[in-house]
Amino acid sequence: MAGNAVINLKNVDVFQQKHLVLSDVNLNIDKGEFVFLIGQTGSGKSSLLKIIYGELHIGNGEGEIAGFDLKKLAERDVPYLRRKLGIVFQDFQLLTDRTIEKNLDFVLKATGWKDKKLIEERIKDVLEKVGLRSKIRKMPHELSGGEQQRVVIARSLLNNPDIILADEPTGNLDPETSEEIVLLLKQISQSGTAVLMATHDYHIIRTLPSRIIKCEAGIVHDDATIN
Ligand SMILES: Nc1ncnc2c1ncn2[C@@H]1O[C@H](COP(=O)(O)OP(=O)(O)OP(=O)(O)O)[C@@H](O)[C@H]1O
Repeated sequence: MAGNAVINLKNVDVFQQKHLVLSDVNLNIDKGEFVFLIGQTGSGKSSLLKIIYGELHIGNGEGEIAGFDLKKLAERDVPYLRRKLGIVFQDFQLLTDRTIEKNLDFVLKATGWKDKKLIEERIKDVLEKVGLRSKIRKMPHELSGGEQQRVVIARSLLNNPDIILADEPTGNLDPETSEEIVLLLKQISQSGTAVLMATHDYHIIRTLPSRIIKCEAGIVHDDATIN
């Protein structure tokens, strides 16, 4: 992989079924970078994220994500690629029938963690990072929307990912809480995890000026600006 890149796409065509959504995508994102992904509804943001997390296969071109060659990625490799990725989506997707601790425990066990002590420590550690150590025994419904989204971010950090992919992570939150969530993601990027965040929220982008990638008319534009 070139230099510090954790996402490297070269001349990639992105298809949904037979429909070419994005053509000739060239994208390089380094370790620790924080990048916004913008574009109108239907412009291909989610499709691009799906290429990165191995949900869609690349047609033409080459891609390397966190050391995985997308051309050679077999179905059985996808879970290993996903462990290098933290995925944060708009709907919180916490398991509603168990505590925050059990939600995190579930993910660790599903990804091969066995040692009880290490599991406990890791859970405390990620909750500390998102400022929710004291909520460990709460049920999801006892938390506010912003707190639930923080738990989702904590969950995404469990396996120490190279990249966090966030698709509209503030879509259900009020402006102030949205800003807190994005600040948290920015802070996480500063400790070395790249963050690629799809958003329609220009207010947030203005508050936290960062590199912007834009999907428009089938093309991905790098270093885009907003009005
Ligand atoms: N599963 C699918 N099968 C066929 N076409 C799809 C599928 N998913 C998305 N598309 C099409 O691919 C194009 C890009 O969709 P995509 O979801 O990537 O856009 P988006 O920029 O993420 O939109 P939004 O902001 O609404 O989430 C659209 O034309 C959409 O209709």
